[in-house]
Amino acid sequence: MSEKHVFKSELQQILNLITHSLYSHKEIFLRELISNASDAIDKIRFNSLQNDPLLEGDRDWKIRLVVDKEARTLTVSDNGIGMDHDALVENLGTIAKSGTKAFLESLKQADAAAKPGLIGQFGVGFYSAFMVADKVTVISRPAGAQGAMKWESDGLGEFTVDPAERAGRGTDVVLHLKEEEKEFLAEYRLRSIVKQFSDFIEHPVVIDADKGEGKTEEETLNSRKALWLRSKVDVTPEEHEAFYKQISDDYDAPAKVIHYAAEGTLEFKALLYIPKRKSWDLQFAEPKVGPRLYINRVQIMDHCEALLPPYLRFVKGVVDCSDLPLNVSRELLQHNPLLEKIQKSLVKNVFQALNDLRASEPETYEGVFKELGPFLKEGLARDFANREQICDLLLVGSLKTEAGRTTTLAQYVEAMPEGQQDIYFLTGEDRAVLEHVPALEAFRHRGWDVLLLTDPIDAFVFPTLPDYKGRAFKAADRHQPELDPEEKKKEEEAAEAYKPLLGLLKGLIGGLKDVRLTRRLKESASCLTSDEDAMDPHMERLLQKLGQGAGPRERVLELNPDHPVVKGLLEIHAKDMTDPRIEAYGRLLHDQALLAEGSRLADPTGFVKRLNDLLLKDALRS
Ligand SMILES: Nc1ncnc2c1ncn2[C@@H]1O[C@H](COP(=O)(O)OP(=O)(O)OP(=O)(O)O)[C@@H](O)[C@H]1O
Repeated sequence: MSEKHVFKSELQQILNLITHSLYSHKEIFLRELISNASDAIDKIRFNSLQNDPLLEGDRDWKIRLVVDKEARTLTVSDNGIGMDHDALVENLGTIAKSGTKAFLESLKQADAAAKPGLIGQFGVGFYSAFMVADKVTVISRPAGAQGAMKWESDGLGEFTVDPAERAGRGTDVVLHLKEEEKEFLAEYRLRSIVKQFSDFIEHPVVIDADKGEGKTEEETLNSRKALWLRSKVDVTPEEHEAFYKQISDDYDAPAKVIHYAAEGTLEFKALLYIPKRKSWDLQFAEPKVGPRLYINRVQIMDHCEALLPPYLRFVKGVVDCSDLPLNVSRELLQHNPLLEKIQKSLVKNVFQALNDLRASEPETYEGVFKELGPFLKEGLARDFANREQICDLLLVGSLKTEAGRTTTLAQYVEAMPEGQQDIYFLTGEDRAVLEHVPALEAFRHRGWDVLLLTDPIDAFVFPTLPDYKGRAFKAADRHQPELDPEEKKKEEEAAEAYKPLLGLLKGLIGGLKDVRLTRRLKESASCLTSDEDAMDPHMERLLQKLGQGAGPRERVLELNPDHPVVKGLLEIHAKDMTDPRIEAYGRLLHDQALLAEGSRLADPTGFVKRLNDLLLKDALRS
């Protein structure tokens, strides 16, 4: 009796999506199956580098398409690594790949128009077979084993596993095509799909081609071109696009191609692509970092992490190095000085390519930066040696750019007026709120620009940046522009006059580190600041949201001595130190400052009451 299993629930949902939502591009099932077959061949070839007998003499790598018109089946066969009972059960039924859950969640939340795009991004792999088949049979025999196993399912919820027969190592995926999918039995159709989607697969994809009069002849359908080995000028943009799509599952062309051959002490070929947008695994799954590693055309690893730092995980491609020994172990590859050198070169070239793109196609670059900028910013925190280069690539909004427009740091520094030494920035959730933060008034007044940073990662990264082109980064809400001598004198005089009032307010309001006068305000009466070494208030709010924030921190309330309300308060205090309006107005000034920076009021009811008292007085007066 057959051994019965049920699909894992996430897989059932995926299968449901595949059969009910994926109507377009059904032909990609063949790309997925050929790609799995090719991976299986790479695996056995790699293992055999250290254990040759494993191959039992069969090293004629091949992916074979077999059509049976009468039975209405299409079979994709390989002589790859094969699967035993447990591998079949786990790989094809019980384990959904990492990120599936997160992907399904976001799919639920996406609006209807965005859904097909999202589903399209998700690599459905083996299960795409159920787009065209109402039953799939997999017969597999692992390398080194005698017997084979058969896996079978109609994709509806269950699958069975039974012992079976197979001559030699490898896997046959037999698709029992649906009546309406008969087109996938036609040789011309299979030829064109392989050409379109699997042309660069390294191993031959063969079919017994019909030569007329009942004769057939084995024919290889894919060109197997290794683009990275060819000279740069010989590869057309169309070939790049097709190859990139094949290795990335992206449906769009890449934003930029990086293709070069390093010569000299270290020889390698690199063909890398910068995508236009982030792939689904960057959003939902544990991303696969690093390009493929080949040694003289033999694929060693699908993703070689040692070749690129994690923050450049959006880069796809291939590196082929002839200087590495073929039988190198994966562990050794992790800390290999040769790979470290290659990484340095790749990183340099990625930066160069992004810079070129920024200069030659600014609009494309803006789109790419919107998608991939947060990854690059991670590099600011992790890759100190390349900070300056990463800073060169940043696009940031500022007080002087229109909403939605950006500037580069180089442009910002270039435009700094005389007297401005440092780069000022402010982080927050929303540009519209940031624009009105009172602490910016003095900057506006002087004509100094301030970077307005609204990407969540900005609050973590910018406060840690030391400088760019010798200009220090300073938070605009904690550092004010230097005062000129006249302003300084005025401030000292005012400080003397206001001292008793400020001391009283500190006691009355409570919870404040200090109450001071400020010159950073021009229009507003008050603002809240922190000491220069304190945490960025936006970062603090973010950490509190994540449940990692410390308790509320003591802030400094700053008052503008030129503002009529503050002057009025000084007069009230001079007449009667015990006037209750001192506390009420002081608290209003404090709450105003909180609202202006986008923070929450600790006592909204008290605020409303005090405001209403004022409104009432005004109403009674008129
Ligand atoms: N022809 C095959 N030979 C050996 N193992 C296979 C074969 N086809 C599939 N598998 C195994 O089944 C697993 C699941 O395959 P599936 O196509 O669903 O996902 P994947 O290939 O891992 O991911 P993706 O489709 O995103 O590349 C593979 O990782 C592999 O271990």
